[in-house]
Amino acid sequence: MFLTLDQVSVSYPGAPAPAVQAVSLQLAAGQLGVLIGPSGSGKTSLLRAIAGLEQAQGGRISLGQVLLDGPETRIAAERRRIGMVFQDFALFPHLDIAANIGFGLHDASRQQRLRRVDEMLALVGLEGSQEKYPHQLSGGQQQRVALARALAPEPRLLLLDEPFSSLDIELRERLAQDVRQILKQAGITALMVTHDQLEAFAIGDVVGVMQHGHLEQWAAPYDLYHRPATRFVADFIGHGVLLPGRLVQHDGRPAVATALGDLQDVSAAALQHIQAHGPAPFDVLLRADDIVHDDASPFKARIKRKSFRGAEFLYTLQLASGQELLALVPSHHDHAVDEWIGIKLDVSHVVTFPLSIA
Ligand SMILES: Nc1ncnc2c1ncn2[C@@H]1O[C@H](COP(=O)(O)OP(=O)(O)OP(=O)(O)O)[C@@H](O)[C@H]1O
Repeated sequence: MFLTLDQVSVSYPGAPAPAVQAVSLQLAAGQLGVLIGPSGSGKTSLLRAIAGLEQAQGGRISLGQVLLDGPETRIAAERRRIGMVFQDFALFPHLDIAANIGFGLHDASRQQRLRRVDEMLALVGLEGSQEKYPHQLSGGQQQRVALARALAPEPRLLLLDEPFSSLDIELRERLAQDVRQILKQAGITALMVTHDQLEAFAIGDVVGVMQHGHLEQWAAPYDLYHRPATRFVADFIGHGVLLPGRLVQHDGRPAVATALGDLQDVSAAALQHIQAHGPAPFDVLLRADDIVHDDASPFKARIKRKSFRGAEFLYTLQLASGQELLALVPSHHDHAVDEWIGIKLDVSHVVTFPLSIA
């Protein structure tokens, strides 16, 4: 692994609890990692510890074969060869784009510097912008220049802290895709912080969810969505509700009984997880895409709210018991609020949690 964090903790003087608590994660060379989590969960503090701007009070941080931070070692921030892009991405307004990008290339000759600036502008798709000034570029273009500036000195690792948060939503979505492509093309290993789940999924090979300084899960986006490790992750990532379930036998095979029928394809791993809860009932996670509209189904739900999302409607449904559910339904099925529709389950991964003791 290229970047390795082993039990890293960060505390601020006088704070009641550590901002980062025993976080371990790994990134392979060339991988893009993303940290998401609520405000104050410790994402920025972790990034700053990796950069060397904050001292880790416990644990180890290694990059390649080099121990950056450990019990007896501490390499200064400026010697870590780590690039950073922050949310305000302040470019120097009085310097042209070439000078902005070449700013960190202290040891290069003028010719090397110009060549590197050209390469970086080509990488971010802004060829020919050398002599422009930041105010002549759009927000998205300025952010690309900030990326080019961070990549120019060939950092071993790039850290990005909410790099798109000052841009409007449409631009953010487009730029997220572009940035992933640029970073992959540059072969750089990067770790980014964002608030935005879609952005995390668009960019990350691996995504981590933080809460109260803990890393709750560090996994591929698909696994995070379909196999959330904790209730918090299940709730934080995507639309989901929890429905009571219990283990039953269906034609001699284990199944999970719910108010919407039995789930029959229970994997061995899910079964093991359920059995570890003991014989008690448990909660089953149902995502909006696990619930399918089917007029022939005996299970009916009332449409409580609906929101149009282009290709789909996100319906908030209510069962006769009062239990609410979410369902994504193709938008050619346009039903009215208060209408009762047939629904059935189409769950590919059964995810369960022990009942919480309220
Ligand atoms: N310099 C500091 N001194 C004292 N406490 C700090 C400092 N920086 C952050 N904290 C505290 O550490 C905790 C984690 O903050 P951090 O900024 O790392 O979270 P975050 O997840 O990045 O939040 P956000 O998404 O709002 O940026 C918070 O409780 C915060 O108040």
